[in-house]
Amino acid sequence: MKITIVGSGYVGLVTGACFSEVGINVVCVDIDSKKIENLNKGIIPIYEPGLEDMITRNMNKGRLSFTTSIETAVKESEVVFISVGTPPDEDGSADLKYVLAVARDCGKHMTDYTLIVTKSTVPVGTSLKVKEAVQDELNKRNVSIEFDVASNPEFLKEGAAINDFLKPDRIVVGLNSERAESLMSSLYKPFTLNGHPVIFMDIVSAEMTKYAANAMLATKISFINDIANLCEIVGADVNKVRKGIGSDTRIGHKFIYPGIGYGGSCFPKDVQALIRTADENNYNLQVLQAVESVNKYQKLVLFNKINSYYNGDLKGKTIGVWGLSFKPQTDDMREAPALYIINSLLEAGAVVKAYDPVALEEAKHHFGDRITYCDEQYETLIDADCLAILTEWPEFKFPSFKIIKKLLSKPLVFDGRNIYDRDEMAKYGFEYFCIGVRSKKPELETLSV
Ligand SMILES: NC(=O)C1=CN([C@@H]2O[C@H](COP(=O)(O)OP(=O)(O)OC[C@H]3O[C@@H](n4cnc5c(N)ncnc54)[C@H](O)[C@@H]3O)[C@@H](O)[C@H]2O)C=CC1
Ligand SMILES: O=C(O)[C@H]1O[C@H](OP(=O)(O)OP(=O)(O)OC[C@H]2O[C@@H](n3ccc(=O)[nH]c3=O)[C@H](O)[C@@H]2O)[C@H](O)[C@@H](O)[C@@H]1O
Repeated sequence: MKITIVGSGYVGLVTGACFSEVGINVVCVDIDSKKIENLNKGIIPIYEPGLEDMITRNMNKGRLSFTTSIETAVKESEVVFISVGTPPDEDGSADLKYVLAVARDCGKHMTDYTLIVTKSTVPVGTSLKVKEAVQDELNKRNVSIEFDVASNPEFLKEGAAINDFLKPDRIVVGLNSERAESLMSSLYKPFTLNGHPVIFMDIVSAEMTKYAANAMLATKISFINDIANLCEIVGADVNKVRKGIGSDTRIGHKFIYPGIGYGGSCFPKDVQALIRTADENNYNLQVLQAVESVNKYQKLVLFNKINSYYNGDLKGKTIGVWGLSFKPQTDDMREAPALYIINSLLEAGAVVKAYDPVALEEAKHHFGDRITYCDEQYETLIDADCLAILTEWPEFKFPSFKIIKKLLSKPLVFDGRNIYDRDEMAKYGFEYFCIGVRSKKPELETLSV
């Protein structure tokens, strides 16, 4: 079987690479000709562990190719996946112009039965719009060609995308025809054979499942952040509370790590889009509104701690920042808490020296020459007044506290990801502030670090 993936971004590339890895012939399409030119040279536009190797391997085997010509790709394929962006519109709803443009392209170029599958995250009812757009183009051509639409939302996480795609907890497929079900079943056979279930349902439910899943995960994060803030006020330790509640299998340990709010290209936009869908249907999604407002507050919690430490006077203070991406193992900075925190620090007159293992180039698009970029983590601390940790990259978890102490003007750490232990930091002689745990005075007789 030959399939086409339209949109060669995070989702399109991973989908294309993984389908080709399990033996399917895949052609990936994008309108960005520079991106396709680079991909054909083996240059991958994003940082995603394992992706480059997988793409090169499958290109060499002749199972994976890249093109800007949607026409040829659609003509040759029985299944076309749409995986273009669905960014938020001005009112928070998902902007469907890219998805519908691809649907129209399918209608313009298909010559035989085609199954058009929406993999992009799209609001309930979009598949109907996709169907109408395809049919409209067929009508313009005055041809009658059979086609089906299906919804196959993607649940991968950036940074762990390949593993998530190849070993999913479940694959959700919404459709309304037997032919489509048979095609999707054979496409996902290599996955079901390995014990990863496909859950078939109607299209509307599949579209809703994607938003409900992201909304549930965002809710867990805002819930623990809200509890963390209360823990700090009443003197509880959220790290212990997290373990305490996570051990209840009904709650689970995942996605209850407190921090500086959820970022990325999906949770913020999908929570907003679901609230908009409810609004449009005269329903008030109260829980999700609270999830959003807690997250907005949380993105500035660490800045507020730094600002109040210096009594609201950050002018001339130099802050060494470790971590810029919205989470580890990615260079993606879309909606990263670092954007909000660093902009607030700069507005307050502070100087920022930042390091990230892979997101420095991306950061330059956001901050230009307003901050200093360092090639190495300890360089950020030279002449700095404190260290702020904004992303929990593994290399930050076991640093040399001796070097940190030596370089900073005083041993002062603001940790937005709770990667260190408060009591140990006090023993090492650090003033240490994190999320959801009261700070403790550094001990005078400090342990050597
Ligand atoms: N990034 C992620 O981790 C996940 C994203 N999603 C959803 O998947 C969708 C895609 O997201 P990303 O891959 O992050 O987007 P992206 O922005 O990285 O990639 C989208 C690609 O589509 C291309 N494109 C736009 N219009 C096109 C057209 N008419 N023809 C061909 N190519 C076109 C763009 O040039 C771009 O390369 C979104 O709906 C997103 O919500 C779902 C799960 C995970
Ligand atoms: O729809 C999407 O695009 C994807 O969105 C998220 O994936 P992603 O945004 O890549 O990253 P996550 O690992 O979910 O992290 C999102 C944000 O939540 C934060 N987070 C996560 C977990 C946690 O316990 N605490 C916490 O603050 C992270 O730091 C990050 O800023 C979902 O996890 C994926 O299932 C989904 O497919």
